[in-house]
Amino acid sequence: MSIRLTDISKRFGAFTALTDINLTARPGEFLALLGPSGSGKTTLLRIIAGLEFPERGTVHFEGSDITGLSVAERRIGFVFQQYALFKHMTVAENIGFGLSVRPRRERPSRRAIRARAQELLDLVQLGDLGNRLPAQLSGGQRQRVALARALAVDPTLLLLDEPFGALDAKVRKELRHWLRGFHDRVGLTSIFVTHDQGEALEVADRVVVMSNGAIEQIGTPAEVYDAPANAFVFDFVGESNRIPVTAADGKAIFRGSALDVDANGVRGPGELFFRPHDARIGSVDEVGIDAIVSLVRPREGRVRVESAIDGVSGPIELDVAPDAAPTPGQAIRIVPTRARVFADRIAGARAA
Ligand SMILES: Nc1ncnc2c1ncn2[C@@H]1O[C@H](COP(=O)(O)OP(=O)(O)OP(=O)(O)O)[C@@H](O)[C@H]1O
Repeated sequence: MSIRLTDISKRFGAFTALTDINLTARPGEFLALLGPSGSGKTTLLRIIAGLEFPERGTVHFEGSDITGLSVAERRIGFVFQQYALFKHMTVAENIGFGLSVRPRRERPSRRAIRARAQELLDLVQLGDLGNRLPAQLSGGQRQRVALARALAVDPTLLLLDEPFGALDAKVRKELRHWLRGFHDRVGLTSIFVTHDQGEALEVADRVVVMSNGAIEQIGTPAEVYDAPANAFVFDFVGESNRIPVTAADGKAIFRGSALDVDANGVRGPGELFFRPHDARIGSVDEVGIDAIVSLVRPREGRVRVESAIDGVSGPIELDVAPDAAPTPGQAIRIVPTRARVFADRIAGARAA
């Protein structure tokens, strides 16, 4: 199943929730919609599901225009947080629910529904738990039941809205690996919403980064992480430091010194972005950025150094080898080894 969204725009009253969204999911692809709260991810997922309709634009499934079709007419499975399991039904009844409410002519027999529910329970590896009530399951098991319920209608497209949102970090991690394997085994096309960049980078084939109702970048995890299209993506996907600079003669200039960083076509005020592992502590005769160490703590075999630059808000973070770790209060010179300059969008907007 391929999905193509063309020029989708959506308003709620005077508020524009989505603007000119163009997006294609290829058959078998696992796409993540990633963005901060309010960026329009859920609205976009609801439009794909047929729970919401756009003012402008079209939705195509496998080449046919289904923009006007209702949710019941689209063969989609979805796991949305607000569609919790029915508390008074057993796990098996929950899974079979979608089939049991079909019009009589299309409805499988009760025995066939039970068999299908068992098959799906086995698929999500909860084979023995069909007779339990949702309250008797762990959060992760409940999510897997919700997934089994979504699959009962034989969808070719699976939509998931923050499927692991309410779970603790460890279970979340286990379940996302499991979901990725599951997606591959079953051969679905899946789109999931998350505001957790780690989750998106770890499991998706491609990541769609959204902000303010628009798409900032679509790319593989490596593309959005290593080659962010703009300052927003750099900042949102992965950890980043940002320092105001000026760009002149093709270089980033910090307080009068030209750093060894290409200006990336920017002229005038800009911001320098780099990840904590893309800088080192240089010697006094190198060109760099002077800072004072505020905190040093071990982190996954490296040492995380937090430092402050006079007049720059927020700590600047570096990852260094344990034997190169400075001490709090020490003056250091930060030399970015891999950095990007973007035009200062906020300054640009103010000027406009
Ligand atoms: N039915 C509605 N009526 C009015 N405004 C709405 C409605 N649904 C969503 N919005 C607004 O549209 C914007 C996008 O909402 P949406 O739920 O799509 O964002 P999101 O990226 O999924 O956020 P979150 O991560 O917080 O769920 C928000 O500002 C929200 O308040």
